[in-house]
Amino acid sequence: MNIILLGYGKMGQIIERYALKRGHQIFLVVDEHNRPNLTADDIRGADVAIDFSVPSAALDNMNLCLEAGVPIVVGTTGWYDQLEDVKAKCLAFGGSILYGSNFSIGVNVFFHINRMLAKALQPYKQYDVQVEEIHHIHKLDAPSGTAITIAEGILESSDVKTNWVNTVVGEQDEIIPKPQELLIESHRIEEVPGTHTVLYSSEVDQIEFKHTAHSRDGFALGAVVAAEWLNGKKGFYQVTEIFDFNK
Ligand SMILES: NC(=O)C1=CN([C@@H]2O[C@H](COP(=O)(O)OP(=O)(O)OC[C@H]3O[C@@H](n4cnc5c(N)ncnc54)[C@H](OP(=O)(O)O)[C@@H]3O)[C@@H](O)[C@H]2O)C=CC1
Ligand SMILES: O=C(O)C1=N[C@H](C(=O)O)C[C@H](O)C1
Repeated sequence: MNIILLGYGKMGQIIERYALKRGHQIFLVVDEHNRPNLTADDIRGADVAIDFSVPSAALDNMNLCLEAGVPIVVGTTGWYDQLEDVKAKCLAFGGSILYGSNFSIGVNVFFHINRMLAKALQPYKQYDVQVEEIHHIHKLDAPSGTAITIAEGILESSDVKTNWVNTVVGEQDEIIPKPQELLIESHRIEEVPGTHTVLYSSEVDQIEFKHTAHSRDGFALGAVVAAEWLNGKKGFYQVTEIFDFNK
C-alpha cells in the first residue's frame, strides 16, 4: 500500500519502520511544517493515511482525507468529544475512518478482560474502582485515550458509577470523587511509554489489573495492521473490530 504519515514524531517514525518492513511504501510524510499548504489533491492516489499527530490537528486531517477519498487510521487521541460528529460526517461522505485509543494487541486484550472483570464484580458493591494511567511528560492530553476506553468499559456494566472524572497528579488540586464518579488518575513521569491500571479496592483486599508498554512498538505495528485491515472497506470503525475475541 501507499501510505501517508500524518504526524512524524515519536509514533510516525516507528510506524514508517513497520510499514516498510511489511512491504508498504511511504507516499508522503506530513508534519506541522508542511501541513498548512497541504490540499486534497496532494494526497489523492494514496491507499491510506495514518494519523499520529496532535489532538488539535486530528479533525482537520480526517476532514482532508474524507474530501480526498483517502481512508484514514487515526491513532491520535484527545478529540473523542467530537466522535459522533466525525462519525456522521464519515458516513455522509461514504468515507473510511478507523480510530482507536490504543492499537497494541496487549491493550486490546486488556480492554476485553477489563469489561469482563467489571461485569464479574458488578454485584459486589464493597469494591470501589479507580483507573490510573502513567505517561511521559510530553503528552498533550489527559486522561489518556486508553484510560477513557478503560473507564467506558467499566461504566458499561456499573450501576454505581455514572461518569468518569480526571485529575492530573501534581498539576491541580486533588479531586475527591463522589461515589458515582469513576476517578481516572493521570501521572506524567519522565519518558514512560504508557502504563494503565484498574484497581478494585474493598476493606479486605485489592485487585490490580495492569498493562505496561515497554516501548511504542506494539502501538506502531498495530496501526500498520489496522491500515491493512481498512484497505478496501468503507465506513466508520473502531480498532476493537479488528480482533476476533471481540466478536
Ligand atoms: N492509538 C495509539 O495506539 C497511540 C496513540 N498515540 C497518540 O498519537 C499522537 C501522537 O503521539 P506521538 O507520536 O507520541 O507525538 P509527537 O509529539 O512525538 O508527534 C506528533 C507529530 O505530529 C506533528 N504535527 C503537529 N501538527 C500537525 C498537523 N497539523 N498535521 C500533521 N502533523 C502534525 C508534529 O510535527 P512537528 O514535529 O513538526 O511539530 C509531530 O511530528 C498523540 O495524540 C498520542 O496520544 C500515541 C501512541 C499510541
Ligand atoms: O501519548 C502517548 O504516548 C500514548 N497515547 C495513547 C493514549 O492516549 O492512550 C496510547 C498510549 O498509551 C501512548
